[in-house]
This record gives sequence, structure tokens and C-alpha cells, in this order.
Amino acid sequence: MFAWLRNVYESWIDYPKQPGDLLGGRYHILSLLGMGSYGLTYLCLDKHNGQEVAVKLPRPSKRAKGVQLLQREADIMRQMEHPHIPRLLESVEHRNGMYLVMEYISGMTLEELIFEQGRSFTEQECIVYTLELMERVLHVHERGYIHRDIRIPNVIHREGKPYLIDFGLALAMGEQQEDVFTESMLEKRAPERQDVAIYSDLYDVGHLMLFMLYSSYEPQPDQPPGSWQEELKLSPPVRHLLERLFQIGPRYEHSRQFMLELEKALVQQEG
Ligand SMILES: Nc1ncnc2c1ncn2[C@@H]1O[C@H](COP(=O)(O)OP(=O)(O)OP(=O)(O)O)[C@@H](O)[C@H]1O
Repeated sequence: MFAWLRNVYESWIDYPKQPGDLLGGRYHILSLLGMGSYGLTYLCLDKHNGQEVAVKLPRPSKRAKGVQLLQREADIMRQMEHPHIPRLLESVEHRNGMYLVMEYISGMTLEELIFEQGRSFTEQECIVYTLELMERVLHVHERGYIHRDIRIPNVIHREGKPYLIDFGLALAMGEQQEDVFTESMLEKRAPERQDVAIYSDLYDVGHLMLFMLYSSYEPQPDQPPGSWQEELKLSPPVRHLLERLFQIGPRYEHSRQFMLELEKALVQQEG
């Protein structure tokens, strides 16, 4: 009963703000973009310059922890300087908490592109897109962070290019997740993606590639379900690099190693 009452109370206090509300006297809420585990993100119009921005606020039910995690996210975003990673425009602290304002990336997520728009990727297109995405991932790694949430809903597809968003779970290399997140936020991660290490992000990139590769997969009638190795007709280099991403083969310790192999696989495709 207590847990039920607490849930009701939390959803009541986390009830999203309404379109038309003004944040900090400057940001007009246009719509709710989404509710994450500790924050709510709104599409807003900046009254000062008429630009659309994404504004993230902590969930009131998460109290001080929500504010602390959002501050962390802002600190990490501040260190990113890549044209395909949203820029942090400002983080505003006030008596009751804080909010962060970032560049709004219009477009659709890779998840929507594949599952709602029905876009399919050939193996070659998948390699090209992954190489583009890896430039963003490499930037995060070079700045000393592991993103830890590279998934199709966190890639926004705009004008044919992938943008990497959501630094809510990112950690500095070597940092312990238990020191940052509360127990309820710590999902059970596959052993291959538990370490705060480059190969954990690359494991996620492998999954993202599978989503792209399966987008052009057509099962034969009466075909029994099999593994991706059995179902997808992949060229040997792509199959080999996926096995390394999934740590079935020797794992990649550096993003560049993987990118080099991707480039080689692309040359073979084109040759
Ligand atoms: N800079 C941005 N530009 C455009 N859309 C964004 C931006 N940042 C977040 N979004 C969208 O806002 C929604 C909420 O994102 P947010 O990062 O707050 O939480 P989440 O990804 O749903 O959850 P969690 O933080 O728990 O992983 C998502 O649908 C995401 O696509």
C-alpha cells in the first residue's frame, strides 16, 4: 500500500508543465518531449531570439538527487564540442532547483526512422552511418567519458546525419556507477556492458548496427528463428567486426581500431 501511495504521489508531483507555461521568464513551453528516469524534457521557444530549444528539468519526486544528476549531465555536456552533439546553451540554478537548456535537434530518432518510417539499411549504408555515428562516439571517448546509453532512441536523424543525445547515464572513464546513481536507477546491464570502458559503448554500437541490418531482413516462410549470424547474410568482415563488438572475438579497446576496420569493410564493399 505504501509503495502504491508513493507512486501515486510521485506521478502527481511529476505531472508535466503545460504548453504556454514560461520557464525562468524566458522559455515558453511548446510541448513535452519526454519523461526520463530523473528528468522531464520540453521543447521550448526562447523568447529572446525566437529559437527552439530543449529544456530539461529534474523530476520533483527525485528531489536533491534529481538536481544533482542534472548538474552532472550539464557538466558533461559542457565538455562536448561537436557539431552533431547538442550544445549546452545554459544551465540555470534557482532556489527550487535547476534546469538545463540545450540545442534542440529536430528530426526523428533512429528508432522512429526504422520502425515508423520503415527505412531500411543495406550493409553498406549501415557501415557508412555507423562510421558517422562513431565520430560522435569517438569525441565522447576522447573527452574522457563513456556514454553508456547508445541506443536507437538516443540517435536523432537530421538531414541524413546521426546526432548523439542524452548524457544522462554518462560516466567519466574509471568512475563507478554505484557512486553516482541510486540503486533504483541501476538497471541490470549485460556483463559485456557493465564496465565503464570503451568496449561497453562499442557493445551498444553493435546492437545499434543489428537494428539497422535487420531493417532489410526478410524471413523466409517457415524459417525457424536463429541467431543474427544465421539470419543475416553478412559479408565476412562485417560479421567479424560485429563479433568483436559483442566480445565473442577479441574486443576493441579503442574506438579508432573499430573505425579502421569499418573503413576497411567499406572499401571491400565498394571494390
Ligand atoms: N537536444 C534534444 N533535441 C531534441 N530532442 C531531445 C533532445 N534531448 C532530449 N530529447 C528528446 O526528449 C525526450 C526525453 O529525453 P531525456 O534525455 O530527458 O530522457 P529519456 O532519454 O527519455 O530517458 P533517460 O534520461 O532516463 O535515458 C527523448 O524523446 C529525446 O528524444
